[in-house]
Amino acid sequence: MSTFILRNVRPFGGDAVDIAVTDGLITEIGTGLSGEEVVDGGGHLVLPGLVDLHTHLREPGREDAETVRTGSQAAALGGFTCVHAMANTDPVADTAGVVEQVYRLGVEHGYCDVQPVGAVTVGLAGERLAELGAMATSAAGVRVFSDDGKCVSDAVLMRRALEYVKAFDGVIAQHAQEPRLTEGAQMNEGPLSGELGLTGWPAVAEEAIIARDVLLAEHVGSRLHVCHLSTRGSVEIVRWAKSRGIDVTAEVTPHHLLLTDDLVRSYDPIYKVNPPLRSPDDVQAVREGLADGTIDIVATDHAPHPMEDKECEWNVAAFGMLGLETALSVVQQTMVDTGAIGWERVAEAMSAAPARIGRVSGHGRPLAVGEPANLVVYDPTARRTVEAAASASLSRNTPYAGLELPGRVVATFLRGRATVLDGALFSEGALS
Ligand SMILES: NC(=O)N[C@@H](CC(=O)O)C(=O)O
Ligand SMILES: [Zn+2]
Ligand SMILES: [Zn+2]
Repeated sequence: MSTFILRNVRPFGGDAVDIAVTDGLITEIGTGLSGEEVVDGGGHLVLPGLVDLHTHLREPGREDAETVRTGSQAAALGGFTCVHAMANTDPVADTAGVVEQVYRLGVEHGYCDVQPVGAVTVGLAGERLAELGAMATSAAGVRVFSDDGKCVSDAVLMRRALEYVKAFDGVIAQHAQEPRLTEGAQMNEGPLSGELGLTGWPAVAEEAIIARDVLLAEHVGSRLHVCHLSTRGSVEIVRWAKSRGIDVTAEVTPHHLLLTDDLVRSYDPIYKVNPPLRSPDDVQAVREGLADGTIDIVATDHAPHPMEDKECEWNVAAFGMLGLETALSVVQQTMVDTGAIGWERVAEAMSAAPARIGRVSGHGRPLAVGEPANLVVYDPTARRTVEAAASASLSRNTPYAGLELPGRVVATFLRGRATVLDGALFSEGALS
């Protein structure tokens, strides 16, 4: 591969520089650089390629909703160079065979690195541990284990899983939902669930599991990650756990940073998600938690569902919403444009920290000479109206359709190769 120059870009929004890339690595950062090929960065912001710790790609099993190919295309368009593919596929990613299959599909398509998440329990059934060690030592090198979609509610199993993954520096990513407290739950429990006649999903069902799990993680000296934290109480528990030195990390989704349960008044299942959209006070709390570092990362929980599973009556509709192509814009709107955080913190929360938690090397690295050229060029001054039909995803369940959001991903580079240029998918091909 020859050298190319990404000209006139602003690392983290600072002064404009040129970035020279050779053989997939950053070889020089400076001004007035020259090379055989030049890509004009237009004076836009440049950040390290984004890393998603929580994506649903639906392959194998639900290729009508998403495939590794279409999901990783959506990821590239959103500025991601690495995504973690959740295990709730069909078959479940609970063996070395399935995680290797997903991993290879990612390599084959080449839009971003796909790092499979392994299931904690066989078939996500919550009864016995899956082959965690075999997945860890497989070609996929799994480090993140989760029954996401379901909670590992059995305290003994959760304890054993936390103990087991210590041997290979793994982490258990918990979908914190006490099952008995959320039987039939449809939306956030509060005055509105009563008014709308929908079964409530109380904050305590999330908080009780997080409280239990941080204590279990402390007891066995292991690493816990809390998926899609959504309530003020959850933020407070994680803050307390960190102050005690417990090895816990937490994520918030873009939709929990922006949207509130008031949207459920429409009875439009586009707003049906797990955990549910919460109150304005919860939204305030998760924004504060992300700003002060209690919440480590933003993860999309991109959850594609086909039309027939979303365009139906609220009670029977599937939980979940798309997120990859809009994540950076929603974070800009809720956190950067409000003055809560700067672009350095965005890069930490959407690239460096998720890469560290997932133990992926080669992503989430600083913009520095010798590092892999995983980059996203982003224009925060652009505005766009979200069009569901324009998504690269096979599904259309974005809650932002028709909404104007700030920012636009101009280009994404995976090890120096453009996956997105001028805001459109660039090329397909196996990784070199
Ligand atoms: N978030 C959701 O509402 N749905 C996810 C599962 C999950 O993340 O719990 C899905 O797989 O559709
Ligand atoms: Zn979940
Ligand atoms: Zn999920």
